[in-house]
Amino acid sequence: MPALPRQLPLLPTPRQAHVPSSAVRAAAAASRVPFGERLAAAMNKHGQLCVGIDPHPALLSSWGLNDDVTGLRSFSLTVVEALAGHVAALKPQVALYERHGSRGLAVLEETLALCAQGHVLSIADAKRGDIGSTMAAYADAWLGEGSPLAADAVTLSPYLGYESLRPALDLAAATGRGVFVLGLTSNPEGASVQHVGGSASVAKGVIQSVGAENAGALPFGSTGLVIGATVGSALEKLGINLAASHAPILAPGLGAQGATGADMKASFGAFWPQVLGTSSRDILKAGPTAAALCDAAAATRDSLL
Ligand SMILES: O=C(O)c1cc(=O)[nH]c(=O)n1[C@@H]1O[C@H](COP(=O)(O)O)[C@@H](O)[C@H]1O
Repeated sequence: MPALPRQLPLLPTPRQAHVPSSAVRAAAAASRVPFGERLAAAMNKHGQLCVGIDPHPALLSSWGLNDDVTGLRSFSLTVVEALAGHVAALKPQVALYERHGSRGLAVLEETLALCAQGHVLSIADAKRGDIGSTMAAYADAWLGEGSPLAADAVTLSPYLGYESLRPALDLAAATGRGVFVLGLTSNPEGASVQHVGGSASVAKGVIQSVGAENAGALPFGSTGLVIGATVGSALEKLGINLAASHAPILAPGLGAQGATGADMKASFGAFWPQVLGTSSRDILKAGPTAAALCDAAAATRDSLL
């Protein structure tokens, strides 16, 4: 049997992140306009579309890129450069960076920084949710001032109990950032949890809790909801009044999951002005040229008018 090496090879020294002082962080947080207001302004200017950045292996390949960190970086930066200034928000899907390990997360940091530089709102689609003490660490990562992964907003799962999200809700409020809490998701399996209780459904309870957070903010506050574009008549059947939530609604499921602008307008009815439709694969497949990405995004955005 070969002898074990006596000493483990030394790991390379990690790059030191620049962490601003607490006074600098507090000043930056206090000066930021609340996320809900920034999103309302972006929707007024650019329309009701968010484009998801989901660098799936098949998309990398169709863009002529390898399924590696170089391909991931080229894909992500191309999307931000092409679409900043043309859509209300961009939503990187964290899982598709995580699958490349720490170097993938470094690309995500760079992607979020480029969004900030290009003045386009970023929504990190991380769907975090855990017991409060762990939730505080997730909040620091995605919403904390000076965190390299901080985005303008992050998606959260309330299915460990809505109040378990408190550290993230509080930190978002303190830093002028936002969250989108899963209400009714776009996947068919979601109903087996979210619809339970009928007219007093689990989802309805979540939506009411979000409403309490936003306290009548107009047009909406910084605590958003995820309601799938594919939910059809579920809002009506469950007796859900989204207007009372005063929440921006992130609505995925447009395009690749089958929903159209017309379907969404029928499902959301009077709540439509709160809705930010989001589509990933259906727009990304138009790449790699910036012009083709812009045209695809514009066509989807116009279908939501
Ligand atoms: O939070 C989300 O964004 C989300 C919630 C939901 O209910 N359904 C849903 O599809 N998503 C995300 O939205 C994106 C949809 O991608 P496309 O189906 O390619 O448009 C994926 O990144 C999903 O993880």
